[in-house]
Amino acid sequence: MQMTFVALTIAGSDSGGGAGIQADLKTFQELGVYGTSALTAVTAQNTLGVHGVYPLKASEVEKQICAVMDDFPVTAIKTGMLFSVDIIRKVVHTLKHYQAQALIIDPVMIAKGGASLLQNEAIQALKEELLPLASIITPNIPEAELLAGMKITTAHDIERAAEILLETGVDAVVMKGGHLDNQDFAEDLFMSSNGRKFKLRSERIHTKDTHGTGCTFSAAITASMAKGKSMEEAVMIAKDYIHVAIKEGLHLGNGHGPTNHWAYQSYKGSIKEVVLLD
Ligand SMILES: Nc1ncnc2c1ncn2[C@@H]1O[C@H](COP(=O)(O)OP(=O)(O)O)[C@@H](O)[C@H]1O
Ligand SMILES: Cc1ncc(COP(=O)(O)OP(=O)(O)O)c(N)n1
Repeated sequence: MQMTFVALTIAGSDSGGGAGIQADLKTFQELGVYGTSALTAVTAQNTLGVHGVYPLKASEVEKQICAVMDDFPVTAIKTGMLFSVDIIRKVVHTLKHYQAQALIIDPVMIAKGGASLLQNEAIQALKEELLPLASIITPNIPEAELLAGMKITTAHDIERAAEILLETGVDAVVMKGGHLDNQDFAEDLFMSSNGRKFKLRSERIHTKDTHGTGCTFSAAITASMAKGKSMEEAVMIAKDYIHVAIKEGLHLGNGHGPTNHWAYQSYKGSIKEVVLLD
């Protein structure tokens, strides 16, 4: 009998379906993993922006996590939008109880349109209480700046910020390069506490349809880790997955459209635009 792998995402809902819980579940499904979820907040959102944020009570988030963890053989957990100190503390408490095999933290803070998805006072709790539990964290550049407490402009800054983040106790950091001002490449840096370091470079796709790229990338890492892949393999697969999802964009909506979550399975060419740089 074929084994069914299960992942859990703890994140916010994006009514437009490009980011958040919806992106995570689509990505899990496409990578052959059964997806479960615990909602932290509902957002009224489309490709033009976030029009409303409605957080759940921390106890309601806890109930969902327990309902999933008490019944399903979850092998990897991802967190996305956590919104408040209360929710972060409850998630930390609950995750410590269940001792996740693999925990992937996407430290979601601000949506591309500028809407706040994490309250300012929650940044410290995220850093000090949640990050130490993580297998991998996947900050984009603005998130890494806030967490590491430094401005990032050069390749040296990126490495220094990754080193600072490793000091929080995480096993590995992926510094996502989507926000860097490089017209040719989108380059991510992987660094782990056991000294492994590499970059994944892909051709930069010139499109406005990049809504949910971060959620989709970290969900792809989570799916592979749920299947038992190493952190390094999972990150490489995720880079291929997000590259193809952006490249084969669906061009939906009037703003920043979603990526194409189903492109990876049917992509016929080899994904040679993504290269590993040691
Ligand atoms: N225009 C692009 N072309 C190719 N890859 C991209 C592009 N924008 C982002 N990526 C990739 O998508 C992933 C998510 O990165 P990023 O956009 O920085 O995250 P976030 O959505 O959290 O801000 C990374 O692997 C990054 O390199
Ligand atoms: C509900 C929800 N969660 C997370 C995000 C942020 O998603 P991200 O992948 O960082 O993409 P952008 O919003 O920056 O395009 C979100 N928007 N909504």
